[in-house]
Amino acid sequence: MRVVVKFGGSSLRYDFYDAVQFVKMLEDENEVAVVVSALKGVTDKLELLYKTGDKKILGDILLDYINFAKKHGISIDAIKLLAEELSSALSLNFPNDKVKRDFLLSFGELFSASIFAQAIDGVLIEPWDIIVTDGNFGNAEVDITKTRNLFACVRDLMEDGKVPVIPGFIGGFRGFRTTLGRGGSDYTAVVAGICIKAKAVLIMSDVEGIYTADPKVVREAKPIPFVSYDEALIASKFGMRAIQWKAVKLASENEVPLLFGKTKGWWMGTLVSKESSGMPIIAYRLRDTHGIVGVVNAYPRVPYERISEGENWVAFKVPKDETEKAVREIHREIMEKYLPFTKVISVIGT
Ligand SMILES: Nc1ncnc2c1ncn2[C@@H]1O[C@H](COP(=O)(O)OP(=O)(O)O)[C@@H](O)[C@H]1O
Ligand SMILES: N[C@@H](CC(=O)OP(=O)(O)O)C(=O)O
Repeated sequence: MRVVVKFGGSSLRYDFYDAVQFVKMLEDENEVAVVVSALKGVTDKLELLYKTGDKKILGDILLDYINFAKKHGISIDAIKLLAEELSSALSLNFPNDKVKRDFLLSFGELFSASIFAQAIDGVLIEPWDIIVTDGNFGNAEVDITKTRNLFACVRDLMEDGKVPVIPGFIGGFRGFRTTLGRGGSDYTAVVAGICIKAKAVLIMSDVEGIYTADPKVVREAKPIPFVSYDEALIASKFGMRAIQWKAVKLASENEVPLLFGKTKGWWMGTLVSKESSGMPIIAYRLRDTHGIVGVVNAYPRVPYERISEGENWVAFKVPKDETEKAVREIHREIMEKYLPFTKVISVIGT
């Protein structure tokens, strides 16, 4: 079976050993392509480097990756080469600032992929050569038809028993590197899934799946076994961090199943496909002056202004500094009604 497995920035930073072992285990009986993000926090630092040009930030990023590689017994030679390239890019002339920004931001994923490829004895892929995007720097869209053709080299590698390691978040437009929007490694993983005809795309993170709300904000949040593409798309558009919305949209259009899991302990918790458990999902996003809380699969009675609604969702406007409190309140209100219902289902199921 062919699969893509994507590791987010938190998994790489905190659960690197589990990530490497997971790929080795999968490799035994499957053809695997790996997609990796930058170490958690690095893309924000690269953004700051782009804004300030402060070489001290470059030093911080480099030290972060060097310490990380050393901790895992990996040679730092490739990192040093990449760091030299990044350093000289600071004084290079680019056609405009957006092009420069994307070039600089691409280095987080490159450092990670170089380290991961060494750890699993895989093959590092240069994504700007094969992932063709439009010229919307900072939030580019992938041209799947062109990309699928160029992915022939990745498919060949896999047929030869090798594991391609693709830096997420990066594409190419007319010889320049583009980035695919924040959280864009998920999008890369789905693109790769389509182009290698994967049976599933595994999204590995620090939680085992999609929950009824961000488990870091709502302690009582429950994992959801089956989430439909439509539910995942609405929740991600409302700001659910578990996956980038462009990735869900592409997966839905191409019917690529997404399997969510926790890297530590290899715990798989949610399948995103056409099936749904019908459970609610609450997501939120902060705006300049207020917060927006989106609720999928439930219509709670709460004292907040309803600003929009659709067939299976509703959105509330809440005071900005009370957003997380509002999320907890809405979750409590929904689950009090919802939980008795799930108990009935589980009794019927026994
Ligand atoms: N409904 C939800 N279900 C699961 N995780 C969620 C949800 N809403 C927000 N999250 C957050 O998304 C995080 C994973 O996204 P992110 O931090 O970008 O991880 P990664 O480093 O794996 O890319 C989780 O740790 C969790 O706090
Ligand atoms: N590193 C990029 C891309 C990404 O997808 O990261 P993560 O998988 O850690 O959310 C970002 O921070 O936006």
